[in-house]
Amino acid sequence: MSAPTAPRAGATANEDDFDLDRDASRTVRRRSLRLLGNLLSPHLKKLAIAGVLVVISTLGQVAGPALVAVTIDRALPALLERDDSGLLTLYGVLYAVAAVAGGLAAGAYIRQAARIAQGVLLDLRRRVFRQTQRLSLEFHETYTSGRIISRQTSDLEALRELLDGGLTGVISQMLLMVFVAVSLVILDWRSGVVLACAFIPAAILTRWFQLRSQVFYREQRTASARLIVKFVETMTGMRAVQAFRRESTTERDFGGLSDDYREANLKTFGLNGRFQPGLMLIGNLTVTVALAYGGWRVLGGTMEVGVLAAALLYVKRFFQPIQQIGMFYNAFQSAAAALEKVSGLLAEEPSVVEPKRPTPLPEPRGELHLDHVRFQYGDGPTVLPDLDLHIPAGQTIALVGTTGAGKSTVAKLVTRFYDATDGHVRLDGIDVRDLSSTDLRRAVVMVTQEAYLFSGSVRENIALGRPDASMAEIEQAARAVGAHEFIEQMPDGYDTDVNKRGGRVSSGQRQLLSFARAFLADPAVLVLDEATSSLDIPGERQVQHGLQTLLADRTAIIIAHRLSTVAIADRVLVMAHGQIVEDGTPADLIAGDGRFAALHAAWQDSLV
Ligand SMILES: Nc1ncnc2c1ncn2[C@@H]1O[C@H](COP(=O)(O)OP(=O)(O)OP(=O)(O)O)[C@@H](O)[C@H]1O
Repeated sequence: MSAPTAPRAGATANEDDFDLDRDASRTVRRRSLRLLGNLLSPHLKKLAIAGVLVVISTLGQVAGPALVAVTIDRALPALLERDDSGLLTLYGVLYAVAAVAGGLAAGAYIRQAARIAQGVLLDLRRRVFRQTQRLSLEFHETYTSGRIISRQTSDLEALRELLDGGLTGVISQMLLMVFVAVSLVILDWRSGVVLACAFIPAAILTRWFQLRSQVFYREQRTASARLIVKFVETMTGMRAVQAFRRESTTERDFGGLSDDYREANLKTFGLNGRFQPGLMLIGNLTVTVALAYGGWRVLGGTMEVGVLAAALLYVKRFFQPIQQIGMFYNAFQSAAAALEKVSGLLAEEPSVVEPKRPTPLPEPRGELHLDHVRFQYGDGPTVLPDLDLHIPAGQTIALVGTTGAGKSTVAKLVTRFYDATDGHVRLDGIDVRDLSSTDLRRAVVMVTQEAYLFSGSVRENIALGRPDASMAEIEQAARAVGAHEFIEQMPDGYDTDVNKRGGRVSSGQRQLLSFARAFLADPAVLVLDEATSSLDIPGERQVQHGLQTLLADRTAIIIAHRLSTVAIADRVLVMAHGQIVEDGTPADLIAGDGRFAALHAAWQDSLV
């Protein structure tokens, strides 16, 4: 099946751009914040408790220097001058109470915050998984599995790192900064002015860091996602890579992407290397100025020593969190960039929408009508210009034609992986857009080329066709399509794990298993994308036999690659450029002088 990727539209469209314009950046940020709000909303009560706890623990921390000030300026003179130790004892006890209460509250806050963080992560992980299953095939064909893996792994990991490690600390540190500044102003507003002056260059430096690192972190996330995409692509296509000796090329490509990732990481570290020392310098200079100015005022008798000591402690404390926040900023930026991507994925809407009021179809007969269907992928070229095709219930159709003629597209429309751009696809007279997905999936089953087997036993794999089927029904389905014999010969029969040694099946056997699965599902319409891979002749015969049993009494559309399959069809449709150019029974077409007759003649010649 040829499927070039069209440019993506929707919420993930600008995912690879790391330098977004102002509007796009704002939209993305709003979307992330909305998601965050949405994720936090079930935890409001826990958040409120965490808020109270963090305030108590911060109050405990800022009380320290203030108590030092009153101890030096009030309690010590009282002890030295009047031999009164009452105040000293009182402040000592208060200091101990503040320390213990602050410590206990901090511990409880960390546990509470961890509970919220884990809840949020669990919710997000589930949402991403549910969304990837909900989105239509159209999305998956362009978004690629590598990207999804990167959302579910490295992006969620970045969020986990932030929530687990940094965020709790950052919140309490920021609160500490506010409390420290307020306490300093109350204690001695002049020292507060010194701090305010220092805050200006610190804020400018932080803003500069913020703006630059936003771009760098987006770049880093994109580089990491590209690396994962390449890795997944190479691993899933390992057969092709080795068959075509592409190892050195893929290695070179992967090396290039790894190098981009390293560069992106280095850039963020370089930025940090300037931000951190810059802040440290501002902090130390401020302490120096506060000390010089305070010392001068103490000498002049306008400031008490205890107040100076406390003011210096506050100034120093004010800058400690900034440095920590700077460090956490890495994790924060990474997580923010990750959240942007995850929120983009979650904001995607499936292109195939479930009807609001579905028309019930309890007993489908399997009559199909493609009523003047026009179709194009996204805003690409028209693939089917005007297809009008009526298939009576119970008829087996073989679709043949050149590659890219639109055969698989017809299959995707009938199974409603895509919706027609114009016109209607009707099943038993009902537009497939009006059927619930449950009814449609029950009525129309697609057996794909790759005949995918899920991890688990043979029995479980067949039962996917109808999960409530009994063992006897599963066995009956396997017998019907001719799969029972080889299943019996497997080490544990129907309980053999398909991924374990001995459970490995050949491609023909794999097809028979997928036939059994479809037989068990017993749909009114079967769409079969026939494997192009040539099977050995006995294998092929077995598969043909299984296929015939499967097709009996139901409508079937087979995208046929083998002329032996075409022979068992009631009707053959030859497609070219999205149109049906020949339509008739196999015998009629062979007898004629059209494309199919020529194709058939060439095939017969090849057999001689
Ligand atoms: N997901 C897609 N996005 C954009 N274009 C697509 C997509 N899938 C198929 N096409 C295009 O639609 C046209 C019909 O493709 P389709 O897969 O239906 O052909 P086909 O007859 O099944 O070919 P084949 O026998 O090679 O599988 C082709 O030109 C193809 O490039």
